[in-house]
Amino acid sequence: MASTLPPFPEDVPTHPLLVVDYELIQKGDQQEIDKLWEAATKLGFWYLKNHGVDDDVNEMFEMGAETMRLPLEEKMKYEQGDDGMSFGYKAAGANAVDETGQLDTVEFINVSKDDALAYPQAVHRTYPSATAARMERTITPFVRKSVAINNTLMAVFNDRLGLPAGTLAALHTDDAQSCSEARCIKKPPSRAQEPESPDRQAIGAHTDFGSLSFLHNRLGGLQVYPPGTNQWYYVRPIPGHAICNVGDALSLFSGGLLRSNLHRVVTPPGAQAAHERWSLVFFTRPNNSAPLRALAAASPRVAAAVAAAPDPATFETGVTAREWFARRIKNQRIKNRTGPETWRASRGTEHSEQQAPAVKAH
Ligand SMILES: O=C(O)CCC(=O)C(=O)O
Ligand SMILES: [Fe+2]
Repeated sequence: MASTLPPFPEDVPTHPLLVVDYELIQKGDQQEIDKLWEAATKLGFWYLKNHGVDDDVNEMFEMGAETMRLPLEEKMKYEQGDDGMSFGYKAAGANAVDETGQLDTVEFINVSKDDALAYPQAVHRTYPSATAARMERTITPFVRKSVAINNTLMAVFNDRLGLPAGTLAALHTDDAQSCSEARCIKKPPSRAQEPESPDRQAIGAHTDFGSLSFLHNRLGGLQVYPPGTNQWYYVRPIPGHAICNVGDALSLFSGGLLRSNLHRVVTPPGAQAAHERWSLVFFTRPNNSAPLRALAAASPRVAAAVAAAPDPATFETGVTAREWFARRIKNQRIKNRTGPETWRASRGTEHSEQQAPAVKAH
């Protein structure tokens, strides 16, 4: 697949990410841990190499293609619905991408971690035939490996945040239900007869809802809005390099020390626009019942960060991880839209002062 795709263009604004070597992180290499910490606190995005899941990722893309080839009517039987559940199928155009209610252009299949690990038992729901057929062979192994990688990174953050050993791990366990999921995303090509504008949002500007995201893409289109800038920059896809980022939940737990950065997906740049774009994410999210608040009582470092924040109250959300997630999912759904207030009600940590200009720009 990759060999037939046009290269990522050289003439578009691109933001470099630090490259973290997963093998060195596993060995406890101090320099690599410092690099991971720098990436997670300054931008909240980094490349991860030597993660060992490339073959699983290719198989997940096959699973995604098999699923998306099913008739729309069949896929719609497994639709995620309008009540704030994410698991299942999402059709293109089911979500807004901004406050004007412009529609998204991607379809995706979300498979719950709990369902993948308990298969053939359905913890949350069942899936389209082509998805279910790949569960044991493809999805469950990918989910297990992704969970292990995100847990390893989380243990580094736990330590650097000065939290007692196992604090973050206890909020992200396999025996409690969560909104953790694997997502395979397809964006159709921009057609020559009706070319999309290069900044048409396929997925609207957002911060991720959970703790850690482990992303794999082949074509450009992902953009970040780096702190201290006032424009969007592409993230260049690099073969064998996953893109990792911090989400709202981990940012809140850390009192804002770890950064959940704004990002979006637009039309792939240049000649890449004419191609189907596939991406795959594993999202680690906290246990459903975890209260979403800074872990200040467990760490003086987190407590100091909260005390120094312009508005310490933002770190006391008053809701559980599940409630945070359901609110965001539900208010993105175009069927639930009453006006710009619905989009605003879907926002997470984007409202923080640094990120506000980007939200206004789009
Ligand atoms: O497709 C991508 O490159 C990013 C997807 C993304 O940001 C998401 O699904 O949250
Ligand atoms: Fe995202």
